[in-house]
Order: sequence, then C-alpha cells, then structure tokens
Amino acid sequence: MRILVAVSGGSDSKGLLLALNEAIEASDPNRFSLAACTVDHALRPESAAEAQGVAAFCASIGVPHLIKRWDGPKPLTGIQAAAREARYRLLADAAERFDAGCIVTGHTSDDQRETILMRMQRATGPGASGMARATLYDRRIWVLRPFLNLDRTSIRAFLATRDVTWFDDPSNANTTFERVRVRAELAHAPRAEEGAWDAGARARSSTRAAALITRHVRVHAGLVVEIPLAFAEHRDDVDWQRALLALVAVVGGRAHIPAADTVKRVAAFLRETTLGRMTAGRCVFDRRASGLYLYREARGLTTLTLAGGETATWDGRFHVRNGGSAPISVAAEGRGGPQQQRLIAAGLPPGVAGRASLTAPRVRSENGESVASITIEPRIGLYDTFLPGFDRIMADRIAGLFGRGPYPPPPVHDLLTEMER
Ligand SMILES: Nc1ncnc2c1ncn2[C@@H]1O[C@H](COP(=O)(O)OP(=O)(O)OP(=O)(O)O)[C@@H](O)[C@H]1O
Repeated sequence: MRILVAVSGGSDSKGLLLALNEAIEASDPNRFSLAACTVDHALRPESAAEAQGVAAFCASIGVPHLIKRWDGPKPLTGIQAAAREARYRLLADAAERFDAGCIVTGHTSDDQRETILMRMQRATGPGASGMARATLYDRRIWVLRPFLNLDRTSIRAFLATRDVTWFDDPSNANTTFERVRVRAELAHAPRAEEGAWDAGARARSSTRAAALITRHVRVHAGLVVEIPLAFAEHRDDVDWQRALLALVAVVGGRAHIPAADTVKRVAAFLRETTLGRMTAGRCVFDRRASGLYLYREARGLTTLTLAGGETATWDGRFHVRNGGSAPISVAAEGRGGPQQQRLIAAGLPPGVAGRASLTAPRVRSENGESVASITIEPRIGLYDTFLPGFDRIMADRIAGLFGRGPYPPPPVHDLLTEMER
C-alpha cells in the first residue's frame, strides 16, 4: 500500500516522513511505499520556496513529492478554516494522483492538548472530544495520525540526530488565531485537561448510541425522524444525548452538533411532557401523543440553480447532481407536494407530514426538459466531510436510516473493528 505523507515542512510532519521512511526500509519495503504532498496555501511570500525546500528534501530520500497550490479565492475572515478545507481537498487529490490508500499527518500530543482545551472552552453536547487517530475525509480517504501520542520535543530530538532542519510557520506566533492563544495558555497551565479525553470510552459511548438509534429511531423519506415518547424522555443517558444531537444536526443540515444554547433548550423541552412544538438548530421538535418527531424547520430554504453536469449541496441536506445538459433549479417542495402523501402513507400524523414535506427538495428543469437524469441523495453534513473514526458505527447507522450505504472502513484495524457485528 502507498501512504501519502502530508508534509508542511514543519518539524512534526518532516519527522513523520523520515520515521516512516526508515521504518519501511528497515522492515517491509515491498508492502509499503511513501509519497508526499505539500500544500502551498500561497498566503505568505515565502511559502512557495518552503514547498520547494520540502520537494528537495523528499528527492534526497527518494520519496516522490507533489506541491499543490491553493489558487482559489481567499476569504478575509475565517482564513484558517478556509485554508484547512482547501488543504484536505488538495491532499485528497494528491492521494488520488499517487493511488495512495491513506493520508498521514504529523499531529502530535501537543496538538491534541490544544484541541481538547479549545473544544472544552466552547463545549457543546456531552463531553469535549479530542482529535481521532483516524478520520475519513469526504467519504474518500482516511487520514491517520500516527504521532498523536508523541510530543513535539521527541520529534525534534529525533530530527536532530539525523541533522535535519525544519521551518517554523510564522502564523504560529499570530495571536489573532485561537489555536495560538490556547498554545500560549497551555505553556503555563498545569496539565488539567489531560484525562478529560479517552478515545476508547468515546468510541464505546458512540457505539452504544448507535445501538439506541437502531432500536428506537425510524427515519421517513430522509425527512422525518420518529422517536417513541417513552424513549425520547431518557434525557439523562449521555449516549442517548449523543445520538439525539447527531440526529438534530443531520435533520438541520449542519456539519456540527448544535451549540451549547441549543442543547440547553432541547434538554428543557425534553423535560416537559406537554404536547407541542419548538424549534432549535433549524429543526422542529414536534411532540405528539404518538411520538416525538424531528424535521427541518421550513425557514431559510433557498433555491439552487445547477448547470448541466454540475453537482451541489442543497440546504446542507441533499447532494444534487444534474446529469443532464439543461440547467435545473432545486427548491423546497412547498404545500401539497408528493412527499406529503408519502409521509401520510408511512403512518405519520397528517400535521407532521404536511410540515415536514414543505422542506423536501423539488427539482425543476429551467427549460421544461425532463428531469430524469438528476440524482438526489441525502447528505449527512455531520460526517460526510470529516468522520472521526470513533463515530464510524453511529455514522453508518444514521446513514442507513437516511437511505445511504455505509462509509468506507479504515485501512487499518481500529478501536471499533472488534465492536462491529
Ligand atoms: N501546508 C501543508 N501541506 C501539507 N501538509 C500539511 C500542511 N499544513 C499542515 N499539514 C499537515 O497537517 C499536520 C498538522 O498541521 P497543523 O498543526 O498546522 O494543522 P492544524 O490546523 O493544527 O490541524 P488540522 O489540519 O487538523 O486543522 C502537519 O503535521 C502536516 O502533516
């Protein structure tokens, strides 16, 4: 198998490249081979020369290397997040070019501490989580982090023994970035956040959440989540909270579980027993005598136009592909559409069917042509771009309920491999 190493030119990823190269040469050069990729974000004048420096280093150890430049428009705000998005997309493209089976990055235990602290500071849902050892990117390729339990000092000591130097990214000193501030905070802090994160416990909790979903949750036409009332009230069960919040994110078309204030409102609603509705996280919670129903709120639904051959996401909830040549538009179905009858036929209360069907996607051809070559597939924003390995079984269950197949499993044995049935 070929492994793509994401090398920024900093100490961690250079150390990873060198360590893997030595390990493969010493043990199994026929089974594994390496390739490397550097993303030039083109945000600093020196970045092109630094990428060339990595290319020269890779050539010196005989590892094929590719530079991928981020050429797209650069936003003025949220530049770190946009750069990250572009970086993973370009790394995945490079992996495809090299026919690599996975990507590895140089994240260290220092990065893990920062991540945990940042997530604790904006904590949402049950417990702050750390980075996963393996993350599936874009349903395409697994990103592994072999150095996640190793600290930066050891990596630098290893590089020193090999006389290898590295670049220090100047943005690491820019305190407008949250991660940089957190790093400074950690330098003076006792290691209080350690122990707050246990990947094994998280994987077990997530897998129990998956079992609860299988046992208690039904999803109708990718639009309505139905939960028996007796079960919906199990609000003190952390695994159930995890499952419920994941479902809310998927129904709302969001890439993250709801923010803390939304979580509080949901908990308060679940504490009551009176029948009625409330809205949180773009999702309607509709409590009826026959059950608790969740569906997308009929607000803020936009119209999307797709040229022939284009693919896009509508409302964060559906992937739409226009396989024809004429342009199409996708908008909310509105009142009295075909989904309403379908949901009523599935046994849902007419009020729920009516409201939920308002938010179903409806495709129209812009010039009256047939819309036969259009495909619509539910999108699971919570997991489709980044799926942390410890949530894989839960993600598969949710994908199944929304009419999708399982996510590709990781290329290595992971925590969940034994838990799978
Ligand atoms: N420009 C780059 N080109 C290739 N790989 C990179 C680049 N930047 C970062 N990486 C990879 O990502 C790892 C982590 O880098 P860094 O700590 O800068 O990213 P982060 O922003 O903290 O993490 P994340 O990428 O998960 O958001 C590096 O060790 C390296 O493997």
